[in-house]
Amino acid sequence: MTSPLGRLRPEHPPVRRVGDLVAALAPSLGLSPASAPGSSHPGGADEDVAFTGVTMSSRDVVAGDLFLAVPGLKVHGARFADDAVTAGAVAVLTDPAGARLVHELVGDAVPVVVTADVRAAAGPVAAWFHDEPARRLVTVGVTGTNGKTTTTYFVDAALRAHHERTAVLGTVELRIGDDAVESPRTTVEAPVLQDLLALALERGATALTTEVSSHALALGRVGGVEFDVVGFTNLQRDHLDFHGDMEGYFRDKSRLFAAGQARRGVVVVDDEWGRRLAAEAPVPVETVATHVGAPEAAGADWAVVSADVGLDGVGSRFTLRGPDGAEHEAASPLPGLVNVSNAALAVVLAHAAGVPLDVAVAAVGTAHAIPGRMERVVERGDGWPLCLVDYAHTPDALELALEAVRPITPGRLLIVFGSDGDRDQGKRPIMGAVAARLADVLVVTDENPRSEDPAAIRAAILDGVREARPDLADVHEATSRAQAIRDALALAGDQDTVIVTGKGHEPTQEIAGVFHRYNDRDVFLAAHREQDRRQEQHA
Ligand SMILES: CC(=O)N[C@H]1[C@@H](OP(=O)(O)OP(=O)(O)OC[C@H]2O[C@@H](n3ccc(=O)[nH]c3=O)[C@H](O)[C@@H]2O)O[C@H](CO)[C@@H](O)[C@@H]1O[C@H](C)C(=O)N[C@@H](C)C(=O)N[C@H](CCC(=O)O)C(=O)O
Ligand SMILES: Nc1ncnc2c1ncn2[C@@H]1O[C@H](COP(=O)(O)OP(=O)(O)OP(=O)(O)O)[C@@H](O)[C@H]1O
Repeated sequence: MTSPLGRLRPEHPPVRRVGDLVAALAPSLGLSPASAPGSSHPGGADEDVAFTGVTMSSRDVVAGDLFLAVPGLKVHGARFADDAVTAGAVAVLTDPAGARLVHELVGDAVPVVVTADVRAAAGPVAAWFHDEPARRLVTVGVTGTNGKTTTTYFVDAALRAHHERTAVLGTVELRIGDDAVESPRTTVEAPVLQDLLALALERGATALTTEVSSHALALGRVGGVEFDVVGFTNLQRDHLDFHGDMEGYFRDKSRLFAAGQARRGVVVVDDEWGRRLAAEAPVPVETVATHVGAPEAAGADWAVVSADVGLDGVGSRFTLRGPDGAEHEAASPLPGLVNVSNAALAVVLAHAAGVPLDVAVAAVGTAHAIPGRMERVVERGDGWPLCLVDYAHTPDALELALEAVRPITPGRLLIVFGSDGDRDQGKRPIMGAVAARLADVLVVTDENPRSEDPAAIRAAILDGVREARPDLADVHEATSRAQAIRDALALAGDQDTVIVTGKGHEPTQEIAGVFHRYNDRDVFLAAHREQDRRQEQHA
């Protein structure tokens, strides 16, 4: 289980002098001390100030920190210099504009160091502070529009089979060994990432896998890490508000394959973007083709040459041909063709990161459940349907998820779902139509309504449901998500499957600006425990 969000820092942080930071990084980052006009600090005193942590947010400052004041998209972080100093920051690194703001707010209370691009400096500065922790771990980074989380967990399973202790970071959680906290986002800011690398080392981990989002690459969050191996899953339309167009999105994703950011790469070449990345990447790349019989398989280093999807009722079996022509019998523990693709990529990534091929194949094929990704919460039997939680929250992902579950469902397929408030409104009826076409029984409910009227979101979904199923047969509506799950369970028998989609691992539900503790998995488990109790009472 994860514990609520907290910032993990090493227990024994180093103590560094501001003067040493400037001396070490002036050549590469152009750091220089900024003296406030009329400063009472002689340079020497500033240089001797010691810091014991690095942070990019005044809200995360602990006493002794160096505060990195970054010009943001909305506001300059230097505007929070007074908050940072009040919280105990002992020095500030910023750009010239930030230095002027810091001076206005706190005068010469703390030494200020300047550099032209603070975001670009954040990773290298935090890495220097922790004495380059990434160099002492095997590191794997995974990017792409879909499949990052799944692939990182598969890679971690393979690394765990070869290393005593590992860490895995991403959308679901920040996990070192068996300890985990909730993750604030897919890829944490550079100082947090460097803290986690240092903490992983402190706790005896020797390998770390992280998801790397396109935002992280555009905003320098993985600066200061040269990954041993990086992987690319696919590129589909997403996040164009941030990256401008597909070309910009591709350019940002490609940064992970730059010299200095990675030593080598593994690229799935099923789509045109993967093929282009493989051709253009500055670092050496191995290619993986995962669509059986597709033309790109012939030229790829690795190829899935046959796949039995979902035939054993759980995941899939597939054959992976290696660069030497040898064929390896492999498996994906999760259903659906997309997970054959994720498993094949993970095997090749783990092998490139030093795990023997047979060990990687066996470990990926038997990887444990990934929180909220086709997670089997309750198995079929004793009157209970198979109960699954999945994160699908787009029409395409919903379609893939329902298609993957159908072959493992002897009876009826029941879905509990909704759609997010304050996000893409156009997808609501489309998701309703997909569910009506591919599931037998629908319970439409709320996801994260945020500031919107939940009833209006459900109505938009039901408009789409009506297109595919005008009589609304076997379509139900429930205002509480927990009640929706209980309603579905009441309708289901042990040949049926109940899948709850959209929230996956999420530990909260956001309603009208308030985050309520809520998790789909917990509702299934509570209902299951309740039935056990009732059976015991009757026994
Ligand atoms: C678009 C984007 O990524 N924005 C990130 C960016 O925000 P920003 O430039 O707007 O920052 P800002 O609000 O102007 O603040 C400037 C600086 O002041 C600091 N500050 C601000 C307030 C305060 O009280 N004290 C303080 O020190 C901030 O920490 C920041 O360093 O820098 C901030 C921290 O420096 C990030 O928290 C913020 O991520 C926001 C929260 C976010 O939602 N990002 C999402 C889009 C994101 O990164 N998503 C990807 C996954 C995408 C996917 O694949 O689904 C991810 O990796 O999670
Ligand atoms: N290789 C893939 N290709 C296309 N779709 C995929 C692939 N792998 C997973 N998916 C779909 O995408 C959804 C999210 O999967 P996953 O969490 O692994 O991706 P992600 O890249 O980490 O996305 P996010 O950043 O939103 O968590 C799943 O519900 C699944 O249906």
